[in-house]
Amino acid sequence: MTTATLLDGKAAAADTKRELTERVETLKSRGIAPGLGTVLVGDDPASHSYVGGKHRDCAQVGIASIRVELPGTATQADVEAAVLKLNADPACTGFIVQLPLPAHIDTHAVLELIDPAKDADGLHPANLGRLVLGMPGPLPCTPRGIIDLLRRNHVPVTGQQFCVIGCGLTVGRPLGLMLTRSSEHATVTLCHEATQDIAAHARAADVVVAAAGVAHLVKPDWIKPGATVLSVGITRTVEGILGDVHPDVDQVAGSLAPPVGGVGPMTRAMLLTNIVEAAERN
Ligand SMILES: Nc1nc2c(c(=O)[nH]1)N[C@@H](CN(C=O)c1ccc(C(=O)N[C@@H](CCC(=O)O)C(=O)O)cc1)CN2
Repeated sequence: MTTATLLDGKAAAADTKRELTERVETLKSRGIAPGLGTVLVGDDPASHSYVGGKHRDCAQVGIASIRVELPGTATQADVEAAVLKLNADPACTGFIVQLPLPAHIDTHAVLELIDPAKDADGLHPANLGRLVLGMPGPLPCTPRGIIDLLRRNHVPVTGQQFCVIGCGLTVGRPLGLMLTRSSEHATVTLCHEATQDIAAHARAADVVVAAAGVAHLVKPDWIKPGATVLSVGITRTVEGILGDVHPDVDQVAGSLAPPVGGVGPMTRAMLLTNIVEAAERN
């Protein structure tokens, strides 16, 4: 049996960051200093680790960064005030609110308050609307990272059959929109918890993207031999991180993005790309 080719997100992110470093230098030589802001509410260790990584990335490519942290007891008004402050801060050229927010916070109201011109995640309703309409704008980082990782590894997208498992705000739903744009023109089946026989949809696909947050959901017999598989969702257990894709899928797939070192580093690299592109546009 063969082992799938690794879709190496760490290597692709390193290449992206090298390219961005040059673009940041050019911006600075024109007197433009890009700056990323992050708003983090609460003490979820994973969110802290992701945000820490985003600030380390900024330092690597020469982007300034502004870190706002609020306690888990922060009110809706506290979170909204932090957003308004970054909207008004000229040193912050783009920012994100790390998700998920605590359950007592109205996430959509917070996202809607972000200045769409500073929305580094592409999750403001106006920017999601621009995506639906095919207008230029910031793109959600994980779907953008998935498509970039496929392109950098010469995995065909146009005309291919995709099965996307999970239709959340940050991955599955915007990925479906992006893959069906005329620049990608893939055919997409978007599966969710009420989908009957997800395995049958997966078996018909050239590319399977698992972003459901259910450990080892995707089994080897769900995969067409030679298909491309991306394990995006993760579950943290005492034994470590488990991906949505069972490890034995490695024996059936042609290419595989693992749950660690696959799409995650590309999510971060695409955030930097959104920041640099916004600075270049403005
Ligand atoms: N405002 C946002 N919140 C969240 C987003 C998002 O795009 N915008 N996506 C996810 C989490 N995420 C980004 O914030 C993210 C996930 C994973 C990684 C990453 O580098 N993962 C590492 C593994 C790190 C680990 O040990 O957990 C890897 O894959 O190698 C970065 C960012 C939810 N929230």
